Amino acid sequence: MEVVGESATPVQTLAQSKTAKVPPQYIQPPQLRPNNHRKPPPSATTIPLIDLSLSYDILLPQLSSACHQWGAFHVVHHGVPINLIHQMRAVGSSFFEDLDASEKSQYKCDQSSPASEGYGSRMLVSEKDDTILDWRDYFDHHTFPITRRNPSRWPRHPPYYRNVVEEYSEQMKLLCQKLMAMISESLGLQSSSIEDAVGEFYQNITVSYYPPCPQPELTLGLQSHSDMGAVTLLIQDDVGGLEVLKDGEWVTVQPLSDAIVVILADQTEVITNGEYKSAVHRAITNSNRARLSVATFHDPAKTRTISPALELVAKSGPRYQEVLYGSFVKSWYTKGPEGKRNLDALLL
Ligand SMILES: O=C(O)CCC(=O)C(=O)O
Ligand SMILES: [Fe+2]
Repeated sequence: MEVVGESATPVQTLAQSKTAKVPPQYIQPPQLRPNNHRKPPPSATTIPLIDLSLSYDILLPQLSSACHQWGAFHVVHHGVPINLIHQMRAVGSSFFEDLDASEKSQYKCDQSSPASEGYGSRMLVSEKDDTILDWRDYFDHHTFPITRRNPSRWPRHPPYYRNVVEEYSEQMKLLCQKLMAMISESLGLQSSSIEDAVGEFYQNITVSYYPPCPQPELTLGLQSHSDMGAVTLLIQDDVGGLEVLKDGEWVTVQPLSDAIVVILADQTEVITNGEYKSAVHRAITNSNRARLSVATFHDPAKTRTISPALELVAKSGPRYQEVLYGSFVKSWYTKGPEGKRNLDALLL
């Protein structure tokens, strides 16, 4: 989830204080708490896995069904160097685990400006004080367009941190372009359709760090939401905690070390006129091990108007109002995600 700069005590500091109880502002209302005692689903249900090296006649139907039924899937043979994935996780974890609190605080994001770059803990800016906080710290990097990129604001440690993030950013952009072309073709659209509709990519890379939580049954690492932009590409470590909502049930996204999780976001649902769905997802916490994920968001410019593709509207009529992306973002941050409420407001 892209982030808004508001200061709060880093969750890592709370976790290190070895408190047995989480502070009240992290306690979810009963209906939103994860049910840690549930049985695993009968068949080992998980998100689909798609091999991008398959020929299109096999690949595109698989992709179409994953986008239609889930909005989230793993990809393998994605072309991103595996070593780079490992390095990205390693530098992210090194920032959180090797620097002390005062070193990390040098990178604090600007509390007064939405979606600011840097280190923080609090995602939503709310006028009210009753926002329930996520059990998560993060570092947000602005990476595209290149004019937003200023590596001097990124961690200096380890020494190759900035190079890894720059290389990772390029590779994520390439993969996103490849996926948008395949997703367009799987709907019978021109391969450039989705990318043309999104326009120049605004790319942010958010490293999320979820420290061990003394009361995981009461908290969420990250509240239920769909991502607001077009396509999110996510890697995680081997701890596990990402869940996707499918037919009213939370399904665990099993960590797969070399795979990348593709999460369709709200603007893709609008552009595809609802043929493909954005995935509602959340992160749960655990009491044993810190967890790390790296989400790379690809969004339209705030000045961009997003509307359903005309070819799809011709088939079934428009299902969503067009939306100025900047207004969508504003509403997301002020009202909060609460699942897909902002997208639902556009439904015709
Ligand atoms: O940590 C995760 O697995 C989920 C992160 C996420 O959904 C986000 O940053 O939007
Ligand atoms: Fe997300």
